[in-house]
Amino acid sequence: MNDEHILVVDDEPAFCELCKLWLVQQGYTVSVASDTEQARQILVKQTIGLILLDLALPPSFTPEEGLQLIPECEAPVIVMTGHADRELALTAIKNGAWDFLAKPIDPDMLAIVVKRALVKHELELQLSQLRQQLVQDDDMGLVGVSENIQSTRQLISRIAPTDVPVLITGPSGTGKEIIAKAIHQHSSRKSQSFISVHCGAIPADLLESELFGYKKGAFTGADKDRVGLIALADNGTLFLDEIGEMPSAMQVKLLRVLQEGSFYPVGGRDLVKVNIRIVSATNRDLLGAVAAGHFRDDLFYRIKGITIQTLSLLQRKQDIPALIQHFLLRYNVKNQTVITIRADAFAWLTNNQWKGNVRELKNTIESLAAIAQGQQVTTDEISFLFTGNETMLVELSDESLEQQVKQLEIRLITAALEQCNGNRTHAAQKLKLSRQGLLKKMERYGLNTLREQS
Ligand SMILES: Nc1ncnc2c1ncn2[C@@H]1O[C@H](COP(=O)(O)OP(=O)(O)OP(=O)(O)O)[C@@H](O)[C@H]1O
Repeated sequence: MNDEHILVVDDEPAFCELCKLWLVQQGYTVSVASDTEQARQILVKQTIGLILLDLALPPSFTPEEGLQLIPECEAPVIVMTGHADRELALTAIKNGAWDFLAKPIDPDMLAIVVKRALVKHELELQLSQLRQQLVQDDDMGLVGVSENIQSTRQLISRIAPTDVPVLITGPSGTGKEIIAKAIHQHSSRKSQSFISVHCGAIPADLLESELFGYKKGAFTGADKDRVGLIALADNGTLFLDEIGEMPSAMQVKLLRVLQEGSFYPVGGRDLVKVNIRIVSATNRDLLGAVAAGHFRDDLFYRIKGITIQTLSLLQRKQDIPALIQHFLLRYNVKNQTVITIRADAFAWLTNNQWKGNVRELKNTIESLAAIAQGQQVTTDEISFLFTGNETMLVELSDESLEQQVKQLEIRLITAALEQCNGNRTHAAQKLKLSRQGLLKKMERYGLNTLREQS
């Protein structure tokens, strides 16, 4: 059922009536205007979803009559004309028309063009609303509805304005860096730098000079002074990602900076004072590392401050639909597309076990949207990405579960009977049923006409 209201603007009453008939058959409500003045009056009074506009209208009967109306219309305009005139079509499109239909109008073509324009217009409206929502929502960049995400947001808004150190723990890809950035963004330090250091990715012998900087001549290759990451984070936030990977020698040096608020660059004699807020993250069991002697306990208690624990997606499956929508929206906004995800594909994505957590989900949505070629993501695209994966794609049908189970039982019973040449005792054995149980099912499903072969 189409519930849109369409306005047909044409000076030929017979054509208007015919067009109205075709559109009403498609389920639309239709109003008719014979000139632009009448059209304007209807547009003021009614909410019109689409306008079919003839260009050569009274009083002048020149195309300019219709062309002038196009920019005044909020709803999509499809221009119809007796002349399949390319120039006129281009002028109409330049004036803001959505599409062009040459008379005589083919009713099937009309139905397709109208439907396409309405769907596209609806999607554009949704997209602009979502764009606005993206700007307005202060979800701190942390999408999700779960208890864990909600309490994390609350905690961030309480602790961000303070200088308390924060330790974020949780599995890889669960948003630890986003949380660190949100803390910085909601603090009074937000206009200063947020410096991220991946402690595990920088070789141990380089970490010291990276963090503290160095003076010219401090070591071979130090041909000029270099400011370190700690100094760059002065008055801002230093995010120590994968802090559990920090070599023990560096742990001592970092502890000193945190305790004294100052340090010497490598090869330097002048003390550099800094005012930094420390946010650290790890996916390791840091307390366990302390107990095992791999991580200094004094540093641990210095950086621990307040601990935020992120959860794997498996532990908060209710966040998955919102995350899917969010990543798809971001993709659409960035690429100027209106890609959607079909319900069965959405269900599959929601139920999948995302072992790589939000990072994997995000990458998957972006890849699916890219291979959907501007259309809809279906289970085909999913199969394409997940080939070789033992995951089973289930096609959801409109029928009830009971009905589908019944059909599957019928198929299996028929197949077993065929394989056993209709011998019910053998078929029952194959299906691990009693003969009596099989006969009952056959009766229920009307299969008892299947003959037993001698
Ligand atoms: N709640 C969320 N809302 C929106 N995007 C998220 C959320 N959680 C994670 N992401 C996105 O998922 C990706 C991985 O997140 P992030 O890098 O913050 O994880 P991480 O826990 O720091 O991972 P790692 O331990 O591997 O460094 C990023 O692109 C991030 O934008």
